[in-house]
Amino acid sequence: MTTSTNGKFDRKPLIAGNWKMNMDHVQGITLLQKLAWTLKDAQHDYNRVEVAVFPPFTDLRSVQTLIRGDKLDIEFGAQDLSPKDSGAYTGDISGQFLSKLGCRYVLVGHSERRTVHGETDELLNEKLVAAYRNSLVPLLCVGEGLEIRQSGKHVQHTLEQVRRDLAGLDAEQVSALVIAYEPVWAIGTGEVAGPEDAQEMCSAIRSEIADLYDDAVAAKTRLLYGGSVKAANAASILKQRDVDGVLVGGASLDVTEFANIVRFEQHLVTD
Ligand SMILES: O=C[C@H](O)COP(=O)(O)O
Repeated sequence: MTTSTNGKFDRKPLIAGNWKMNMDHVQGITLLQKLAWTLKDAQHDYNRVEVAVFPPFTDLRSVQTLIRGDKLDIEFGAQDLSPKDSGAYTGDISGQFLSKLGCRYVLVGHSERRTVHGETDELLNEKLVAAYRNSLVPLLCVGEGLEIRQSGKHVQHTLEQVRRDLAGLDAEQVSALVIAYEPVWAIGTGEVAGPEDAQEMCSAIRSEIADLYDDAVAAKTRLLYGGSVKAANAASILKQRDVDGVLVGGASLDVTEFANIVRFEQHLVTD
């Protein structure tokens, strides 16, 4: 496996597809079957690049059955979890249940949860603790809105989110963590941050983790970029030194697009 001076490929690249509130369980398993066939045809090497999907809650059992039954080498996770494990929390989903269902990952703090549901950094910190308590790997989303970007305070804002969200987590937990930098102005808009913007922020997040913990932890934490990623712009983003993969929304619903993004990453790792 290729290694770079900053150990980029010592961190296993992750290509993650967030289906958001799309695909019922029947559509979901069809999409997943097609994805598995397409990646198999492309001789995708799962040892080098990890692929994960984040279906709606109602799809998770079907997705688990398909992945286990067909022994697909695709990970899956949920789009959110409750900070509590059980009790009178109508409508919430326990990390315990997600873990029992075989989820490896869980998204925490997606900007659509932060803005539409008013989720605060304090709540997200509790959700991260709940994820670790239940042996789930959290994929924490951070990033700034358009006004903050225009004011030039995007680095400061995003690092503040990182500090608040990670409060009290230990080095082992943060080493296992995945963080996606997702500028809100680039989500679902067709506006994509330039590769240099993705690198600037991922590098700043890695330095912040080194300051909060140490260089060894920072070298292990995987950092992704998300926001209007497609096959056409993925390669230039994935090439960046501190970018260890992408969190894909809309394009993850298109098997050809998503599989091509996976291929770009595999090509970078194997060349
Ligand atoms: O979770 C994924 C991000 O919100 C990006 O979504 P998008 O690729 O549709 O812009």
